[in-house]
Amino acid sequence: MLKINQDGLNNLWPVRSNDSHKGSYGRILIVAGNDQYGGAGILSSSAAVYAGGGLVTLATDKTNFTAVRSTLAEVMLLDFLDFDALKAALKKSTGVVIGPGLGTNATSLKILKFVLDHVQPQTPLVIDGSAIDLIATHQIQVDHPQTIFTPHQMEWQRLSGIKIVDQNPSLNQRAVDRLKAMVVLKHYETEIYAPHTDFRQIMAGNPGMATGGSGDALTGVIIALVNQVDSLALGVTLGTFLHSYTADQIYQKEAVVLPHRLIRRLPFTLKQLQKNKLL
Ligand SMILES: NC(=O)C1=CN([C@@H]2O[C@H](COP(=O)(O)OP(=O)(O)OC[C@H]3O[C@@H](n4cnc5c(N)ncnc54)[C@H](OP(=O)(O)O)[C@@H]3O)[C@@H](O)[C@H]2O)[C@@H](O)CC1
Ligand SMILES: Nc1ncnc2c1ncn2[C@@H]1O[C@H](COP(=O)(O)OP(=O)(O)O)[C@@H](O)[C@H]1O
Ligand SMILES: [Mg+2]
Repeated sequence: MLKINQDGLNNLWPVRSNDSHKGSYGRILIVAGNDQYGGAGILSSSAAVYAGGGLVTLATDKTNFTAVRSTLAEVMLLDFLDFDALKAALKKSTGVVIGPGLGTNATSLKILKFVLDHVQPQTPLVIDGSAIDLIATHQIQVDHPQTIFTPHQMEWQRLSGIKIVDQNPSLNQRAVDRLKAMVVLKHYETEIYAPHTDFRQIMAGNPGMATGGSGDALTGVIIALVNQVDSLALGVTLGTFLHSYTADQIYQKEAVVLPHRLIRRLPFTLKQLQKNKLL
């Protein structure tokens, strides 16, 4: 097991070059938020924007459009039932998130299957929340080579078949090898697994994060960081650490880490972590 702390990541934070432009930091598509869980789409897409994603599009239920526009002018919008537009967006995306607040009904399943069928093979794909539940329930085989699952313990139980009480690194690793995908297993000191590789443990995070929406925000942070470095494993590690580290800063002064406050703080902590690199 490799413990991940601030010192270990010091030289690895992405720094923007003078001749870069928005396209240099990813075309990110977030497919999230049905009519009940619109907030999940807002949290995921705003986290992607605040963590430095270059161009972020949210494909969501149409009922969420006004709320998204009034909270987050930087995000572009798509109706997640407009499959022509979704197909075009998937074609040009350099990072995709599917699942936060997607729901688990027949429409949610149709959208998930469409995304799995049309995402480009080279594009990193974060699968979270409802999408994990749908994959487990309907026993969907995910063959996408650049997949990152981000389950909490119950979602991991559904996906892997390992009961929460039985979850341990050796059983988790075996399930990850079978899945052939990265897994960010979320809890206190979150673990990051990749097939046939020693797992990493994030030495940051706190119980102030135990509030609805923290994991939705994580998906956006991960996909944004994956779009700012060359390696998938490094991007996932940096994103997961940045999320928990930012939460720890807030928790020093506030008893609850509200996800939207964590998100607003991301550019500040990212700058702090970059500065260590430049020292
Ligand atoms: N603002 C929004 O729009 C929000 C939208 N959201 C979206 O809602 C969708 C459903 O996601 P979900 O996580 O709320 O529900 P589900 O997958 O059924 O899990 C809960 C069950 O698992 C159990 N459990 C055991 N261990 C656990 C653990 N470590 N962490 C968590 N749970 C654990 C837990 O046990 P209990 O609480 O009963 O003790 C309970 O029985 C999903 O798409 C998500 O993105 C949310 O993000 C909220 C904000
Ligand atoms: N007690 C805790 N200590 C540290 N981190 C926690 C704790 N409880 C929750 N978290 C973090 O909060 C997030 C919760 O994710 P998730 O359950 O998917 O939330 P949601 O679906 O409501 O957005 C994860 O990043 C997890 O690591
Ligand atoms: Mg979640």
